[in-house]
Amino acid sequence: MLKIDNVTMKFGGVVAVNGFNCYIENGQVVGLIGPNGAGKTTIFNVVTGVYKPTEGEIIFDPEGKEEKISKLRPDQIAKLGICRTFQNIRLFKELSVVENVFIGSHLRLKSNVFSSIIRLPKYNNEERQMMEKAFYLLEKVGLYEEKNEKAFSLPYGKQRRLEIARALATEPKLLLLDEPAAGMNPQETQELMEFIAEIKEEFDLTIFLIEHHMEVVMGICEKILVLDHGTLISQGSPQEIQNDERVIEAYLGVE
Ligand SMILES: Nc1ncnc2c1ncn2[C@@H]1O[C@H](COP(=O)(O)OP(=O)(O)OP(=O)(O)O)[C@@H](O)[C@H]1O
Repeated sequence: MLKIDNVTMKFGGVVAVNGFNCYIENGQVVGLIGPNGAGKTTIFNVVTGVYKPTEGEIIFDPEGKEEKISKLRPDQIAKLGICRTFQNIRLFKELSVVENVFIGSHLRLKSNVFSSIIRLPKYNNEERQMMEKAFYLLEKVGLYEEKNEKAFSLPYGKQRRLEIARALATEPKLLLLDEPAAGMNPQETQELMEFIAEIKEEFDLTIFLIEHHMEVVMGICEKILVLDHGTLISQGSPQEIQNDERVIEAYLGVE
């Protein structure tokens, strides 16, 4: 699904990511952990095209057809099927819940600007389908009742779900979640884990997530990658990671 091949990302003199390699298989839930400043978000930014890597290559092959994506723009990468959420929720706060999901769907709109301006039947049809899809997604994430509320009026946990619904509207194959449990209480965290497992099955997703909540990472990831100072220091199953001395020293030890 995703191959990150020897990626280095430098910002001036700062080496945020150093020769990072990994392979994420179709259908896996993979966690990326490491202390603050280890380079986790930088890896997400490189995969989604926000930054072009200083060195290395990223290859996306959702259906066996390899695409080199490291030189593509974020919108081109999203169109190929990679979508993300952010560490600090980024919703259109003044828009309604359903409008936020619409924005995600626009990426898949086939009619062009011209047909939308003069409202050709093709556009109207697509718009109706988009609406149905948005309602379906909102039901799936448990936000249907709040569809007309302003995004900012939702409690924190629901804003996170809405961000995920908007990402799902882009029809991703690979979903990147940057600290999805940040700011959640234990019950919300538990619900989030169940929710991630549900959407993975329902939408046939591969998931790559950054998370500081160890119970989330250990509970839902089949493979975990550990970064320290931009370098991959360990990878393996939750059990292997928990027993790895380097990880305990670099990461768990500093908790
Ligand atoms: N745009 C940038 N310009 C300069 N330095 C940057 C930039 N983005 C990240 N860095 C630096 O790269 C390093 C890795 O940062 P990054 O945000 O990827 O870490 P992180 O593992 O996601 O941390 P956290 O868990 O705190 O979110 C840090 O030293 C950071 O200051």
